[in-house]
Amino acid sequence: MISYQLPTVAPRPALAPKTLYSVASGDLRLTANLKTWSMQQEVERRFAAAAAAFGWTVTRAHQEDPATGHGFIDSQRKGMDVLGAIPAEAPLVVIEAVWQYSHHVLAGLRDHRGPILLAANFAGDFPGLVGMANLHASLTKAGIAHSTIWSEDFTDEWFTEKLNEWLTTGQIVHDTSHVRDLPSLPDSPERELGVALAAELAAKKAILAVFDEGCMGMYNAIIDDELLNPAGIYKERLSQSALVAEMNKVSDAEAAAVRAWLDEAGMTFHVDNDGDWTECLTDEQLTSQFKMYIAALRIADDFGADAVGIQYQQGLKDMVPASDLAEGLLNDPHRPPVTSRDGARVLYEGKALPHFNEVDEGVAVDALVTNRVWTAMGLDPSTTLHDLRWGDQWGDDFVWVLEISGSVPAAHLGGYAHAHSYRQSGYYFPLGGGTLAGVCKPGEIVWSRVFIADGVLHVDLGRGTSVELPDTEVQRRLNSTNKEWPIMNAVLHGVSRDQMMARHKANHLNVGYAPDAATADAALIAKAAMFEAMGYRVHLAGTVVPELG
Ligand SMILES: C[C@H](O)[C@@H](O)[C@@H](O)C(=O)CO
Repeated sequence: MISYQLPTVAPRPALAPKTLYSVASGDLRLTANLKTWSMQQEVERRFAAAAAAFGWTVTRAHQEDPATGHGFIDSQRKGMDVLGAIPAEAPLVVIEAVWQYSHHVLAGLRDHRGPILLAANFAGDFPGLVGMANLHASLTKAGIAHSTIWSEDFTDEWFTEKLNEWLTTGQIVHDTSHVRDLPSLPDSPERELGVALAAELAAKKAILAVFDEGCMGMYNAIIDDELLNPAGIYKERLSQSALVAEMNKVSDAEAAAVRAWLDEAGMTFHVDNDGDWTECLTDEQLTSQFKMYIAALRIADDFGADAVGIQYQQGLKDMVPASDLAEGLLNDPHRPPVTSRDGARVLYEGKALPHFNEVDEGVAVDALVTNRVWTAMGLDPSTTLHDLRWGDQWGDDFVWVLEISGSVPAAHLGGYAHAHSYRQSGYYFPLGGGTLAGVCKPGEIVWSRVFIADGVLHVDLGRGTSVELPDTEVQRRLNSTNKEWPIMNAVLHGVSRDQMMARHKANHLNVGYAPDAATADAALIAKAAMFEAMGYRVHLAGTVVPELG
């Protein structure tokens, strides 16, 4: 009788009493992990001290790797090995003081049987809250039960009470009373518009051009075609190598024409061609970025795309300077003109070509809907995502720092004369390239997030105000985060800091401006009606349109 060498699976270790295990997911980039490791250790020390106060011991499931010099889980394989070697029933905490890749720990968390807690520092510089927000969204998509907690220093009363709740019950119930399902919409021109736009989308379809799907482990940001297609949205999967090939066909003269247009429009490029290019922005980096802008439009035109997303991190970052400048230009209808290769047509003339940063497909759908609603309402459709990056009290308000990692449409800054381009940081962007940055103008906004939960598509919609703060305060906020990136200081109506942290299903949120509060309210209704007619579960978050309750 034949017998085979059967593989054996090592038994998991036994769980000691009053012991919880901790892991830390990190970046793929060694430079980023080395820059943030000491803060990570400090945050872990503070968390362990808080748990010890309740008589619990935190056992770190993986140690600093002498080969790398840091203690992050920096690959999916490592995550599987680490999480496969701890007691399956252990209370497990994922502690984050950094931006991290959720797929590094997703597999291990999917198999874990014990209670899972995601814990993050609420800090501007090393944004654990951003990393945790993505893991929260990715676990929600995967249907993996977990709790979340955050704190500036892990000693505040709110944090301590919530930690105790988790240690004693295995879960934390947060206040998300600011969220409710969209009530039935009364007839209105806005409802009619939303329904009609959804019908048009279903009939004529729309194409999202994705240059290499999936970015930095953001599992939540990949939406299965079977969820997207029913409303009429289809993906065109393209390759970043094709983008580079097209960039290589763009002439220096064409790139120079883009630069000349931006110079004429008053944009400021903080260039130092004599400095060290690994730290300074150069004209050569900018030329490459303008070629990417032109190439992206030409390929999008080839495929009849309605929106485009460039993964950039991680494949393209070792090939060409950052994609951010091209992204910010594409998101604004007022931008340097680009012709077809034969010069016969101006591509997407007078229109924005919505770009979804980091190929976040939740943002793609949202930007497409915003573009169509705002355009139909005669509003400037310039839109963008931002990281829900950080925030702080200002007077009676909690004012968020919304800060995408690179670029916004110049319209959000009040025009190109207010736009600045700084070199992207070396530890994240080795080949450099400029941002499209500045301080977002004050004004009324509609914010939103498309996400997957329970296997279906949802959207949270809210209203907010981008507020003007004194220069000193704005600079403090930039110095506390990334001063090379654009910043929006925003109050989200009727949502507290902790309610937003508890509910928001992503590191990103979408924003669109409106000229006044009434128009913003109307745009929100039209957007809600369109999403509802597209079959999405629509939720209102915070104080929105009075008549909608
Ligand atoms: C440069 C970094 O990787 C950023 O891209 C990252 O922190 C994010 O923006 C996450 O949303």
